[in-house]
Amino acid sequence: MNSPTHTPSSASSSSPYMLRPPPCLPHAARNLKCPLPLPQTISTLQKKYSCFGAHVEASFNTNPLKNYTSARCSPNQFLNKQLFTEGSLATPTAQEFPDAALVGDDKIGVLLLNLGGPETLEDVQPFLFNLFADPDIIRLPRIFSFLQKPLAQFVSVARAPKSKEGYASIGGGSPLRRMTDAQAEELKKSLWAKNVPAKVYVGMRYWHPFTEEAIEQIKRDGITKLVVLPLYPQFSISTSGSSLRLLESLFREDEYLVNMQHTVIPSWYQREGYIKAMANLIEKELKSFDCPEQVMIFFSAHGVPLAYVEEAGDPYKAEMEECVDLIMEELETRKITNTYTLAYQSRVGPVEWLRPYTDETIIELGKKGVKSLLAVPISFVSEHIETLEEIDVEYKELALESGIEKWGRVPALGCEPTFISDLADAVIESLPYVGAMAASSNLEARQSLVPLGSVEELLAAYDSQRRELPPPVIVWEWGWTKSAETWNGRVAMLAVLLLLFYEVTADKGLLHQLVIWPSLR
Ligand SMILES: C=CC1=C(C)c2cc3[nH]c(cc4nc(cc5[nH]c(cc1n2)c(C)c5CCC(=O)O)C(CCC(=O)O)=C4C)c(C)c3C=C
Ligand SMILES: [Fe+2]
Repeated sequence: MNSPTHTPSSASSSSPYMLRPPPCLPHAARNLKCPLPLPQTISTLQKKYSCFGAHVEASFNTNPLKNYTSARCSPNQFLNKQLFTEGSLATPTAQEFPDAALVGDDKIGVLLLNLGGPETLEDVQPFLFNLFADPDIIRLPRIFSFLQKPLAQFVSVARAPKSKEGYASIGGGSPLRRMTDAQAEELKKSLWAKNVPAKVYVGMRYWHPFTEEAIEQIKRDGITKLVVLPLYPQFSISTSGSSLRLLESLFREDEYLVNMQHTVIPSWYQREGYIKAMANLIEKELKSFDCPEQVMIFFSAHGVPLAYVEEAGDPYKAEMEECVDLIMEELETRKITNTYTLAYQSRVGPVEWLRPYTDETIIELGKKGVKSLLAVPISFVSEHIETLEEIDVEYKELALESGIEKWGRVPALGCEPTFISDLADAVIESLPYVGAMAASSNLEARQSLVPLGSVEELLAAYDSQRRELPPPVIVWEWGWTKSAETWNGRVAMLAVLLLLFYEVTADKGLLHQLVIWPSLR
């Protein structure tokens, strides 16, 4: 793709953004004074705009599946000029700004969103409680929503022993916090090296440091412009969507946050740097096999319940497939034309999840005579329990039992320099589009030049109705066939709900007797 350029003009001094923002969504596009087309196909448009005297040339990627338009630009030059030529700052260095991420009058923050994981075995049950108490993980019918927490308590207590075993086998806790902190530190360094002195925060959804803690720190630091960057390459309602929902509620409740300008990078699997970094890892790992060209590349993504995609419109599957295609295209340019496949792992409970399943696919490949597999975890950028235990131990064992002789696994991206540098570029490219939350009372914000209410709009685009979905998690399973399991699970789910309903209303019952539930008396 050509690298478009922005040519700032004198119009910039009063308005920080000369580029009419190609925002995330059609809604915002409608507000643009320089009209942006919304083509019906995935495409890249090279466009020249003349806005408020500023001549802008940018390329816009539009993806009808995601219903948003994103811009690729070469903003470094643009930003440096924009942000640093007004006399207030001249290309600062880390030493010059030890404590503040200042650009002009703005303090820039980047909020990395991630899942979080238990750091000790004692953390496992409360971590699971937080996860199952999330309506984006277990979505109960609205009339049962008051049962969300009791159900989360029940399910987390029931699942904890199995989960604990897993965490015990990888050293007694998740490496996620350590790895995400390291990524935050490297991202900060990369941003500063690119002349964007930003502070980087980590906000986890289900464990420390919680998103709420990060937000408090952001307020204490007086951040005025925030880029929200979920650390999931592909968007899912259950991951990035859930974190954005939480942010939405925090933003709504707080006057400081309502007025803080922000933008969200909802997914970034299609970025060149990320694709190249993944291809680098695969290329390197292939070389460890005796006959690299005979190895099947096995992309294994974390699954989501099928209903998320088919009923709630989760773009996760489409993004995942596109991501795999892009990586394979990149490998092809390097003359690597191995066979490949994509499957989904880590399903929980008896409902249907995205297919094909990783375990079933491994068995089938073994039957078909595949002898060498290279597993590529694709939905997450850190090592975690599902790479270290599920892939490295369970799937490897299954593969060897199924007749596969050679097994390899690509490491998670972690702090790989191409990847971190690309994340920094993604942040920088998003800065011109940092907008203000659309609050009905915030007239000034609504009239500002930049797109408004990004978190809100993204949620509206991806999961507007928040439809009820079959809960993905159940505490027990029985039955011999998948379909029987599904129905058994649904019946069991209903039974659990009725049981909990009885416990809550009667303040007595099985859970009270087992002292899992505190009596109100
Ligand atoms: C893109 C990644 C992920 C998606 C999509 C996702 C959906 C999803 N997960 C569960 C249930 C559990 N997930 C658990 C751990 C876990 N999940 C992800 C990523 C995605 N989840 C990660 C990286 C981790 C591991 C964190 C760590 O500690 O290292 C767990 C706990 C572990 C276990 O008991 O197996 C559960 C449970 C559901 C139901 C779901 C979609 C609805
Ligand atoms: Fe998960």
